[in-house]
Amino acid sequence: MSQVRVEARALIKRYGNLTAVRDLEFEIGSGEVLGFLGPNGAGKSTTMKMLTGFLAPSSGTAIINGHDIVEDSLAARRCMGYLPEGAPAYGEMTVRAFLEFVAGARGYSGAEARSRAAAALERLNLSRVPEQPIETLSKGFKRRVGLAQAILHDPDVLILDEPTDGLDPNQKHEVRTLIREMAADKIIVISTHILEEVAAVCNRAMIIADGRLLVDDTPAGLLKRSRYHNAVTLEVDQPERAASVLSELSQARKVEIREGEVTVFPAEGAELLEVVSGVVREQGWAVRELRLEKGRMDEVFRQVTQQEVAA
Ligand SMILES: Nc1ncnc2c1ncn2[C@@H]1O[C@H](COP(=O)(O)OP(=O)(O)OP(=O)(O)O)[C@@H](O)[C@H]1O
Repeated sequence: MSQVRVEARALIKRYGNLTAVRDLEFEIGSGEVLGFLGPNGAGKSTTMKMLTGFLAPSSGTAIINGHDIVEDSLAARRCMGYLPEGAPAYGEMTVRAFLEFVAGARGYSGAEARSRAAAALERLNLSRVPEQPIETLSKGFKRRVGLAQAILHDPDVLILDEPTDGLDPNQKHEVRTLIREMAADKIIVISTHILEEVAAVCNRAMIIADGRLLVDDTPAGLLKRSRYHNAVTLEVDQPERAASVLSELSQARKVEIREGEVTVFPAEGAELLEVVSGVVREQGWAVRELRLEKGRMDEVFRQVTQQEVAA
């Protein structure tokens, strides 16, 4: 099977005087689940709409499996499934009628259209509500109908704008599992405000702010940028005393107390876990929790996006 590819080439979108997306360039290959992160108004949805051909770029283009989204939109759109923001249109249609209608629009007819719709219903756990009008469904179910129409034709490329928005924790878990199951031979691009979602489902992450690509890395790579990466945090009875002892360690660059927890930051290249555990044993401290920090995604996000605001 040939490799699936998506390329954004110098994508720019202007709305009047506002430049929402500034010269975005990237390539994505099959097996990649790419998370778009960014503050409100960063340009995530606008980028997704351009990739899927729903919005014409002001300049630049995207190439989907060799098809130019501007020049050869139909062929490019055929290999893609798209979950836009919000609820599906056609609220008065029942779930089944809507999915059969989408199957028809995707070129299937008769028994094949019905079986595609039925399979998508099943996959998204919609079998309890097939005859219910979409507008009468809860937000979470509407989102699942949107996902069902996006995957109905088993596209090579899935572009999902906040796929777990409005879902309860069980539904979020189901959708993340579904994304992981589908990921192996596809390209999946998701946008999200939920930073843990990136670690849970993505193997690549881009942080976008003010229409610019600021970071393109793996989730683990993002965590390495956190000042908490490889720090050791402990919850201990007398935090001030513990902090004072720990700050004497040659392996410690800095010690902080925050909300009753003591965090020791490593000196360049130092490994702290063993050393700090040793001190705890020596001193006989009552420790409720001691953990090695992987890094904090929310802190990296703030660091990256606020630098941009300050620049
Ligand atoms: N149709 C439009 N006309 C004018 N401005 C628009 C339009 N659509 C989006 N914008 C503006 O473009 C910028 C980028 O919007 P976009 O929706 O792409 O951001 P986003 O990163 O998806 O935000 P959110 O996380 O809030 O969904 C914002 O400033 C927004 O107000």
